[in-house]
Amino acid sequence: MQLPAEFITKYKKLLGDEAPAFFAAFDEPVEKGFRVNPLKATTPAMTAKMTDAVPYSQIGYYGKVNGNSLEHLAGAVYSQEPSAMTVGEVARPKLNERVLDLCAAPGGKTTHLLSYLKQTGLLVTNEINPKRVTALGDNVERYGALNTVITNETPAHLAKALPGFFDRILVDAPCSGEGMFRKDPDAMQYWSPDYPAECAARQREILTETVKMLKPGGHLIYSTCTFAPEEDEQMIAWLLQTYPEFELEPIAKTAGIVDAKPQWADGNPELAKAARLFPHLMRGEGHFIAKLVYHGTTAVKPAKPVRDELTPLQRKLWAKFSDQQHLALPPLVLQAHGDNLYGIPVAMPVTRKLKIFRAGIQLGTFKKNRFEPSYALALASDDLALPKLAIDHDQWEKYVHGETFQLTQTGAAGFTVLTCDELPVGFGKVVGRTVKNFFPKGLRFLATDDNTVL
Ligand SMILES: C[S@@+](CC[C@H](N)C(=O)[O-])C[C@H]1O[C@@H](n2cnc3c(N)ncnc32)[C@H](O)[C@@H]1O
Repeated sequence: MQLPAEFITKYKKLLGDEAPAFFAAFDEPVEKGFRVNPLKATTPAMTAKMTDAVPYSQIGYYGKVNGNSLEHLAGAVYSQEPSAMTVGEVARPKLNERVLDLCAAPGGKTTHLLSYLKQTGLLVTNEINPKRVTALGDNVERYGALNTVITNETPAHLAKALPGFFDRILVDAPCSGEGMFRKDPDAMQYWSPDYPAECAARQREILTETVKMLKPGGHLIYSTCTFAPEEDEQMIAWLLQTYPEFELEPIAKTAGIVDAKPQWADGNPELAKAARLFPHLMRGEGHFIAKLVYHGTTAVKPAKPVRDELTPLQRKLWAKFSDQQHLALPPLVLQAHGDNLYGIPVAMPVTRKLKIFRAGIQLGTFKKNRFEPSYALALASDDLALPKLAIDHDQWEKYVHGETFQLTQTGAAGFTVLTCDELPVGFGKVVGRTVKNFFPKGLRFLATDDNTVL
């Protein structure tokens, strides 16, 4: 691979004897990986692929998965470059925490956090770019999250609305992306010797707002996919100098993950607690990760909780549907936005000032005199008591193509979650022996045995 000349000069100087191995790694094949979602069933096809475990992740494997497969569409697997998996492992939230993923699209780290929050607490997942937030929404939906709010905000607006609110904040910062060069050589065209410093200026702005949102005792996890010291060690050195209330926590170093390099910043030996992932030392593309605890003491007045907002008719239609389906959801605040019913995590405070992309799980839509459940509710139904009907792979292929299909005998009438290999795949409506199709029109595709192999 033809790396930029100034890039070569810079890393020869920084890495010394190690530089040739570092440069040689750019000509090696890209490492692919995937995570399994422990909140979903494991299909036989997944088991067959889960042979080469990523040593520092409890749920990560080397290998490639297909975006058209049942497992991917049902949120049972997520394709992720192996070094990026360290971030979710280091950030690993505790149950019931309030977590913010500030730079979140397309959702690699968000889905990782969801696997560990296990539907408890609150995840606010934010993407500033309106074009990228849709992909984040799709991935959160596939993961069946009941505890997530998706925002499309600037860090400054979020900090104004939610000061001192979060137990844990992940800043997976926009960066110069040097760790992406091997996977995506086009990324090199944005690179110039000044680019890391430009990115660092933006990262300092993002971190300045982030600090305002942390609870005393809260954790900040900062990561990049670049090797540039300006955005890595020097960013954490700046943070520690500017906010002495932060303390670095050590990150376990296994499988070729190494200490960050204090000498690439201000020499503060504490910086070695952060981690570097280099492609010549481990099986991955490259990353930098730091974990810090915040000893600030700013007291923040509790935010106002959100309240149910339903008309009497909407309340009646929802109650009728829930009764018919014997549906017992975890506590959610119910609000109708237009005809759509949302279940908002109870820990989310009033958010009128924020640009919300999705206020919580979209539970369904009020039609004239009835309630129609959503695709998102089906995908969140793994542990919910809802009528379910197992279908086989041939029927699933018909389903994702938008076709109705026939049962061999009459099924229980009404809405039912269709499952394939124990994974919920969407709603169907059983009428006699026919299953009417409620797979979202925008997601339909021509599935074959070949193009859906995991
Ligand atoms: C490294 S990517 C995030 C990848 C994501 N965490 C994942 O694992 O899939 C960084 C993101 O930060 C967003 N971003 C760019 N400028 C930003 C800013 N000023 N504040 C917050 N986010 C920003 C980008 O749009 C991009 O989606």
